[in-house]
Parts: sequence; C-alpha cells; structure tokens
Amino acid sequence: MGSFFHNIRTESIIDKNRVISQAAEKRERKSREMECRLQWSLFPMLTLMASSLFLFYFNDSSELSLNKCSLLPYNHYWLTSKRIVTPRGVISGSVEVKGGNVVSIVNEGDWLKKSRTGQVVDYGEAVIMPGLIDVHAHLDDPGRTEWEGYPSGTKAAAAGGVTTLIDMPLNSYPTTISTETLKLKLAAAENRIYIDVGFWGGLVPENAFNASALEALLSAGALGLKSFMCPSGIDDFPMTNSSHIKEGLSVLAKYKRPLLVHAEIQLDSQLDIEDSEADARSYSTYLKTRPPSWEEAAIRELLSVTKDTRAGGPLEGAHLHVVHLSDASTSLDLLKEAKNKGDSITVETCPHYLAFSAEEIQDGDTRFKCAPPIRDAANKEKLWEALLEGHIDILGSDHSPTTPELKLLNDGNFLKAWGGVSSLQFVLPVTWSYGRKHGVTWEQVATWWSERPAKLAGLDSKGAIAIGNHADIVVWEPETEFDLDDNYPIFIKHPSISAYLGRRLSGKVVATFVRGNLVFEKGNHAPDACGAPILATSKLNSGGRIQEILAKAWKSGLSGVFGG
Ligand SMILES: NC(=O)NC(NC(N)=O)C(=O)[O-]
Ligand SMILES: [Zn+2]
Ligand SMILES: [Zn+2]
Repeated sequence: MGSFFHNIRTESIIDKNRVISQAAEKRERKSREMECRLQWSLFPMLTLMASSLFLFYFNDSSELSLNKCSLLPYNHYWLTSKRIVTPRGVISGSVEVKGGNVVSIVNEGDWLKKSRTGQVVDYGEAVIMPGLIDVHAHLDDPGRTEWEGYPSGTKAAAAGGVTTLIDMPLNSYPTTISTETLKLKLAAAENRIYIDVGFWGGLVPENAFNASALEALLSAGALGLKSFMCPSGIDDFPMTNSSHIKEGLSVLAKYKRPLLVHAEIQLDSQLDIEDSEADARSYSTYLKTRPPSWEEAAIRELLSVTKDTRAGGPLEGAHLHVVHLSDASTSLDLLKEAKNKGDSITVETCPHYLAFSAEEIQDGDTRFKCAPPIRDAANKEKLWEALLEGHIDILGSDHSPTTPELKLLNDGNFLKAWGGVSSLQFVLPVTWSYGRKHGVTWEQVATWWSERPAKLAGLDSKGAIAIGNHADIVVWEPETEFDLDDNYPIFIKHPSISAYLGRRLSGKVVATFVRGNLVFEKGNHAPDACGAPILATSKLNSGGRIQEILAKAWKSGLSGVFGG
C-alpha cells in the first residue's frame, strides 16, 4: 500500500517531464514487445536444442528414453552382484554394458574405487550368468503356430533365461530345406521374436545329393544342417541314411558348420510290439518299442562316416553333433571311443533325460513321450556321470510341443501320441534342481548351456560374459524354490502338455537381457519383440569358424541405439 501512494506522489512531482517520458516509455514498450515476440519464436527452437543436448548426454551416460525393446531404458549401465559367472570364475563385482555389449567386468574391490558413469542395477546375491543358448528347439513357425510359434516360444525362452535359440528345420510348414523356405522362416520371425533366433537347415534325401542346393542353403545363412536316421513324425521331413549323411558332411566341411543327427535306426524286430496286444497306455510298452539298440545302431553307422572327419581324413573340417542322447550304455561307449580317436563329434542330452526315469512315468501320461525314450533310473545316473565327466558336451531342450489333442492326454495312448517334451521355459531350473544333487556348479551350467552351444552354432560373440560379447545375460536365484502350478506365469502355448507341470523346482529366473535389452523381468516382457535373426556368413574355405552376423536390426531407430 505505502509504495502505491509514494508512486503517485513521485509522479506528481515529476509532472513536467511527463510528455517526454511518455514518448520514451512508448519506445521502450515497443522494443520490449519485439524482444518478447522474438523470445517466444525462439522458445521452441531452444527447447528442441535443449532436449537434443539432454538426449545426447543421457544416451551416452545413462538416461531414460522410450525404448519398447527393453524394460530398462538405459544404453549404458552396470549390473552388480556378489555372484557373476565369468570365464575366469565366479566373481563379486560388476558388468558394464554399453550399446548392447559387455564393455568391462570389474571385481568388487576395483568397482568401489572406480569413478564411473552410467546407471547401476544391483542384483545383490542373485547369480549373473551368460544367457542360455538352446541349440535344439522346435518353434513350428510358420505353418504350425497352433503348436507353438515364435511369439509364445521366444517369450517362454526369455522367461527361462534363454537368450538365443536355434530353431529346428522341421515341424514348421514348410520344412527349412531350401533357401526359399529359409526366407519364409525369416519372414515369420520378423518383429515376432523376443530373443535372438538362428536356424538349422534340413538335410533330406531330396537335397542330400544336390550340393549346389545345400550350398545355397548354407550361403543363405543356415547355421548347419539337421537330419533324422528314423522317421521324424513329419511326412515332409524324410529320414536320411549314411550315404546322404556323408554327402551332407562333405558340403558342410567346406563351410565348417555342423550336421546334427537324430540318431535312432528302426530295427525290424522291435516293431512287432506295436502290433501286439500290449497295453498302449503303459509306458513300459512304449519303452520296448524304442530300445537302446536303436540308438546304438544309428551311432555305429554314424561313426563309420565320422572316422573321415579326423585330421587328414577326407571329411576333415566336417563336424557331427548327436542330438538328445538317451542311451548311456553302449551308445555312449562308442561315442567316447570315437572322440578318443579324434572324430569331430559332440553329443547333447536333454534335461528330461536327466530329471525323469521310466519307473516314475505313470501309465497314460503321454506328456513324457519323446524319442528316444526316457529310460530307467540307472541310465539316468550314467547320463549325469557322462555329463560331469565331459563325455556329453552340451544340453539342449528339444522343446517339441504340439496341441493337447495330438498329445492324446485323455486317451493316454503312448504309441499314438505325439513324441516330444515341452520344456523351453524350465530348462535352467530343471538342470539346476536335479543337477545340484550331483554337485553341479553354475560354471558347469554355463558351459553346457552357453559356452559350448555357442561354439557349436558358431556364435562368436555369444556364450560367455566377456568383454566385447553381446550382453546376453540371465539373472537368477538358485536358492529360490517355486511350484510349477496354475499360479505360475507360463508362456509356452500349451502348458498342460509340459512334463514339468506340478513339479517343485529351484532356481528362479529374475531377469533376462538380450544384447543389452532387458527383455524379461519378474514376470513381464518388454513390449516389443526385438530379438534378431542370426544368419551365418562364411566364405568357402576361409579357414576360420563361422562368423555371426545379426541381420539388419528391425527396430533400427531404437535398437540402433540400444544395441541392435
Ligand atoms: N518331430 C520332432 O520334433 N521330433 C522330436 N521328437 C522327440 N524328440 O520326441 C525330435 O527331436 O526327434
Ligand atoms: Zn530328434
Ligand atoms: Zn527335436
């Protein structure tokens, strides 16, 4: 109030100058208006400049952005934990991730001393391990998406800590046996995969003697080939014999890519059981239809070919991988012997052969039907022994789902039901839950599930938490137990057909990172499917192993920044 009167008084005193000052005021007002107008027109421009600076700064260091590929909106961050599985042992410390790659790994002591930029995500006591690489999964896309499909299959994989899977060439329609059909796989995967996905091509009688067709398939990016030595259950994926396999290997040798083989040969005498009066609901009936001698016969035949893969042999450079070994007796002995002699050969088994035994499979419970079959408890123990001693190299899921109808869950006919176990989301907790009883370590889990699978598939920048590698990481709690019941978030398309349903497991997956993107955390997936297709590229006779390229990132705008 006081100032108001004071102003009036002042104005009256300086009245004589009023005209002059009014003119000056007018000029001043005009210039203020001009200034103001200029400021407002500059405002949007300045805002834009400021936000660009903000984005520039924070992209590099840490900050928020709209990235639908990841639940963690940072390009540069540190994952810390007391238990990080690295090729140099388990450390307490931190993994630095930038642009989708691991850029440094530091021990706790050095980490505390270090001055750093970037966000810190502290996982406390949870285990930080390389993401799992599943070299044996059937996602049935395109063509049989009612069985699984890329979206549900890769969501399940992400929820299980699997960061890369290699899709089998059969059960999808058409089967992946040519460049054209590989293109269909790629098209089906576009914007529909939540983790990285590579593709095995199929070796079938139709292409086995056609070297240029096989070369075209490999040149188009198939990471290797897969064939069956018995009927596959899919009419358009016929079985191969050792002549086909030899031909396939000779082409693969040039590319240094593997041949994966389903090693069972149907022996006539065993088929009689299927025609007899035996109870088809009884698991023991099914077990008799596929005895260990089938695996043994196939492996003997394979080894007559793989002897040529030894150094100096005519097939040097070729490699054979026996998928899903179940027989831990003679078949395994033969494989050990061949390895000792220098055959280029690796062997895989699956969690279901290590978790279950024939004795516990109830009559009619066709969820457990797979080929080769799950054998007795003594066989299971021998498989564990072989795995721990290094005679079995790799674990793979052989996730081979179908619909509940084709699994004949109500009928329970083991002879007619679809053969295949559904497991993709559970392979880590299953390996751990059953493995810990055998003294398995996290490092062994990482060797079987990440390091060696990466080598088999030729994925040079995956398979270990190491500087320069893709930040493909699983964070999990080995001590946490959970029930696989109706309350558990299961992402495979048909949970009811999974043999693991109803089990209590330990080893809960907390978070999964694929090339730096947090694709899964605590039951949720990133909104967009930003996994990349993996295609092999290698020059003929280049001498090195396969190089990996990730096809042009689909989400170029975002994943370009976030490690696409
Ligand atoms: N067609 C299949 O997917 N077969 C699979 N089925 C199993 N293993 O029971 C396989 O890998 O052989
Ligand atoms: Zn198979
Ligand atoms: Zn399979």
